[in-house]
Amino acid sequence: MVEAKRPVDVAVGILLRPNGDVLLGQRPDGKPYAGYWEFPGGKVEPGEDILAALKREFVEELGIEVISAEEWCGVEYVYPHAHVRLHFFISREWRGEPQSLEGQAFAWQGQVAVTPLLPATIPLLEWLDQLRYARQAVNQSVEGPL
Ligand SMILES: Nc1nc2c([nH]c(=O)n2[C@H]2C[C@H](O)[C@@H](COP(=O)(O)OP(=O)(O)OP(=O)(O)O)O2)c(=O)[nH]1
Repeated sequence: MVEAKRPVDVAVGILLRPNGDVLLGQRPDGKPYAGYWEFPGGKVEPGEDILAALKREFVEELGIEVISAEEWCGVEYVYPHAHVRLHFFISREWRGEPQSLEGQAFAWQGQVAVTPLLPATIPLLEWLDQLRYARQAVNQSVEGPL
């Protein structure tokens, strides 16, 4: 039987470019689910604010300064190695280009085609598409011919 563990808060960031591309990273060797793709982020430290954790992880992993981010949705998931409470943020405003500071691969994706993805992150892609398509539909109705 899998031992019940207390949930661990994780701050996760989706960098969203104006063209709709999002940044994914590949989990490096030595971590559970090594080789799986995820949105960048990591565990919140005890007493740490979740947005502060997000900003810290982006500096540590990618050398990126997140200027602003809005909390978008939360997902709980029980893995064999941990019970996680994921806090997904969307950021459209950051400074710097991603660098592979922990030896991980990363990729900007429109339709996300990298596989495999962490199981808890898979449903997010459909929600993200709805967000992006809804935005395009609004733009079309505003900018399209009358
Ligand atoms: N960053 C990130 N983590 C995710 C996603 N989806 C998902 O299930 N997780 C899970 C995997 C891990 O169990 C947990 C993140 O913990 P981690 O081990 O990567 O965090 P960390 O970088 O702080 O790791 P460490 O200091 O313990 O090495 O959240 C996602 O999209 N992004």
